[in-house]
Amino acid sequence: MLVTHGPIIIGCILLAAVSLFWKILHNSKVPKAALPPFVPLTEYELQHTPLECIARALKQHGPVIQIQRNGHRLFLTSNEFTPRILTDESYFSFESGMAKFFGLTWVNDLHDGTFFHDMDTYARGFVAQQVQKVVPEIWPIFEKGVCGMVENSQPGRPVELQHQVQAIMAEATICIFFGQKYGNPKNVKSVVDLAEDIAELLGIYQNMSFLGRKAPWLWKPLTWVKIILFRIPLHIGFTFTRTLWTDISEISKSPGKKDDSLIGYLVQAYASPDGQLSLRTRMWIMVLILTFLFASLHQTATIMIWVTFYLGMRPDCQDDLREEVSSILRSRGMSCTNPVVDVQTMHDAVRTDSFIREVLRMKGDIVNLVRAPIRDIEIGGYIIPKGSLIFPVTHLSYRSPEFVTDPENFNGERWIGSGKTAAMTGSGYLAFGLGRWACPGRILAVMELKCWIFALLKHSKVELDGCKYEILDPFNITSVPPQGDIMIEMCKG
Ligand code: HEM
Repeated sequence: MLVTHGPIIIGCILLAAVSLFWKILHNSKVPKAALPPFVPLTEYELQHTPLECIARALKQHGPVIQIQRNGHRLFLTSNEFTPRILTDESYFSFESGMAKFFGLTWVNDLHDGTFFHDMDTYARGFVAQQVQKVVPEIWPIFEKGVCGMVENSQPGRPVELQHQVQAIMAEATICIFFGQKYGNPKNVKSVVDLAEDIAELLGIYQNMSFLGRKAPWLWKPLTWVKIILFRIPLHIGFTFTRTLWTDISEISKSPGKKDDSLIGYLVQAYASPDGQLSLRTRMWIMVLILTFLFASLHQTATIMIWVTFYLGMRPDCQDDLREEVSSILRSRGMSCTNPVVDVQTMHDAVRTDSFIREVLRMKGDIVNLVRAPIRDIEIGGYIIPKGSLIFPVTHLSYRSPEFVTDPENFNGERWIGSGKTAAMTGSGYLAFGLGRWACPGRILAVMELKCWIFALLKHSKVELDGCKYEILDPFNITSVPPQGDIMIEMCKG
């Protein structure tokens, strides 16, 4: 039996050995891509030394890692992948990333899923319509706001910067979006409160809440109930809502009449040729208006505070920027007391522009952009599953010698004559994002920042006490302003 079947048995054993060997050889040549390593960074590490921990983890474990934060599994990637992740729309979705991160996946069930598309199209179109003409309208608001702040400041005592900046930005935003008729203190307060409510709703302050960090599953429903049912209705107020609603109706009734407010712009975009707007469309317009108010006000006000802190640490830069505005005005035959500040003034202020770009580059973002793969994708030898949240570690790009020399050094003049303005995005400058979804409001935002700097330096000298400030949320440097004591002294002459 053994004799007759012996060769067959030996043949089978040989065959099995060869196939096993083949399998091992094959697997070692083409490793099956796995999920990136999970690095268990603690809450303390992420709050106090996030950059060091993340940079070390990327160095130790490879160019893609997973971490856990506030109930989210996040995929962090090294800078070699950043441009692709931000711009390759065939693999990475801005809309899914934003919706998932902010807990807004349900918005895709509204209005045939056009939320992000509409927001982008109309923000882009409206800003393009406004940029040429808006500066002379908002400049007096900035100047009046700064004068009030300077007059109320007391020697040796810090000013309450955040609220004043929010109020100035709210008034400017109201003026741009709705026109002068909406600009009263009650509406300004409503808009400031509303922007704060939406920021809280979107989790921008979640890391600062004990419950938000320890029990995000509980924090979220509680916050949504509190804000949607109580705070937003209370803050937006009956009068403001009714005026908006009435204006939407009035404007739609006279389709031929020129109205260059945001309401007019959206009504024109959505109304049928005879001016009809369904109830659903009116409500959609309200949703977009509230989103624009938040996107415009909250971000820009936060960056105004960053810019003020950087000015407060650099008296020499203040002198240079003050001199720049004076020389622009002199060259146009204007006095500094009552100047006409317009889009050309903004354009000529290249030193101020460079300063803003450098603050935006240096303020310390670690991660400020998110995308989600639309299918499983391999990056750096690892698989990132469809729908995950990918955060390119943008800090590594901002500070890469590939894009700037001496990248760790703040140099407010480095962009003068470089052809790169504060609103111009690039692989090493990601403050406004990159690619198709880069911020559509960035030109307007930079103009507002310039108005703020001009007004601030025209009327005051700024100092950041002890050149010390605290970052409240290192993961959200773009949206949560730093804290420190800003002293203001009236400028003489
Ligand atoms: C300094 C102030 C601002 C900063 C730092 C900022 C930053 C950003 C960033 C980083 C993004 C995401 C881009 C991406 O993922 O690639 C974004 C998107 C967006 N921003 Fe801004 N932004 C600012 C001001 C504004 C203003 C003034 C408006 C409105 C007029 C605005 C409207 C939007 C909108 C609608 C989006 C969604 C993306 C899109 O529609 O394409 N932002 N912004």
